[in-house]
Amino acid sequence: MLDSSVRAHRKQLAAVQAVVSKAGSCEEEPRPSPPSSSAHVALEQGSIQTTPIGFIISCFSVKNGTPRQPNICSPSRAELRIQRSVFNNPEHALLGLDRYSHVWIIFLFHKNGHLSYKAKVKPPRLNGQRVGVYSTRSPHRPNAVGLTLARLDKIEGDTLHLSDIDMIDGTPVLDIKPFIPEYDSPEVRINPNPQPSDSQTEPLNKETNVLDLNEDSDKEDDEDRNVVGDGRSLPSELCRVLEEVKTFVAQDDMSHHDSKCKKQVSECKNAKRSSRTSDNLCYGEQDRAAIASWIRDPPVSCLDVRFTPHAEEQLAQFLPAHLSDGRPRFKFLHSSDEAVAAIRGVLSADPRSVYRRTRCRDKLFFFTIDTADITCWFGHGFVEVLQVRPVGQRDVTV
Ligand SMILES: C[S@@+](CC[C@H](N)C(=O)[O-])C[C@H]1O[C@@H](n2cnc3c(N)ncnc32)[C@H](O)[C@@H]1O
Repeated sequence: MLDSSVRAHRKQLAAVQAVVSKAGSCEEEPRPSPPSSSAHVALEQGSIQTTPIGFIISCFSVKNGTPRQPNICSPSRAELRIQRSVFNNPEHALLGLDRYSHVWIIFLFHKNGHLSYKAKVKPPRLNGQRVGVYSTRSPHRPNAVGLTLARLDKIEGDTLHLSDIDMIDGTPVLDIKPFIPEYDSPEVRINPNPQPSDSQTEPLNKETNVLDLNEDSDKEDDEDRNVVGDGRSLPSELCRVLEEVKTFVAQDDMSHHDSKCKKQVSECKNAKRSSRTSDNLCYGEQDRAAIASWIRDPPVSCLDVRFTPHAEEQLAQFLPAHLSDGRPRFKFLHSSDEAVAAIRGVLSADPRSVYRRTRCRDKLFFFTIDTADITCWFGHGFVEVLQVRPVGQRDVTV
């Protein structure tokens, strides 16, 4: 019964499409290729001229002391303003992004200092051991492209407010994409319907009642859709019928597709189970993403972070951004407690390079967070904050 009804609708669809193709099409026609330009050729060859869509305004001004990954220091904040030279109305480009809690930020390591790169690198967490550059997140790589999963706190007009970041001030941003666990996380991809107790997807839904269908569809505004190739409007009744029929057929296709997909996923899972051995998995079971063991168990240990009473007093002097009474003010951090948490996050992960760790063990370590210059020193298994001064007022004789 269902099959014959679908067949009838398909016939109707074909008939409507035949009419439409005479008048033009409801779908946007692929545009003819423009005459070959050098930019076009460059794109085809994979060597494009990039244009930053904006620049990061970050609470970290220099590389030293900037978290190595975004999860190290959650109060790390930044703003990203979309350039009007890229979009006349940046707000339009951001429409709908506020439904997501996290975004991928694709950026350039513009302060690498040099453009050289090596096939093998020594990640600081591996304390001098070499691994292939592509098994790391090293900034020194052939195209100097960085990828950070940031928390999207809010969008105000043309500006994104981000936290959990590891980018320095002035970082040129090439692209933003929403983080979609169903696409981006193997765990969720394999197990798309986790139990309610599964905490991974629950907090990510900013609007749990919104069904995110057609993520990739290129549908434009209604007025765009109902326009034929040469710009003439289609009779609205014809378009309505066509849409109805398409929806019906798509729904039916979707339910077939859905069950086919589920079957494929389960076959794929089983195939993976039988092909993977514990030898090539460093972590986790079959449904979990495998990662190199040194990511979770690095040969360098976490450090205990201490503050001298003097440093604590200095830090307590700082006011949050919205207050002002002549004392130093933070721009991004909301309180001195948050500053303590941020400093702890940065330092406990031992931000020193391997060279510094081994060759300059006794030297003072300086870094900047928000509007505070921090001075500290490292001992065995701990790091102590000695001084917290407003930017530019550091006393280097501590
Ligand atoms: C190890 S990278 C990881 C970045 C990103 N999460 C990734 O995986 O591509 C993070 C480090 O890059 C450095 N960094 C951040 N922004 C930079 C920039 N614009 N230019 C050069 N280095 C930068 C900082 O020292 C930071 O600790």
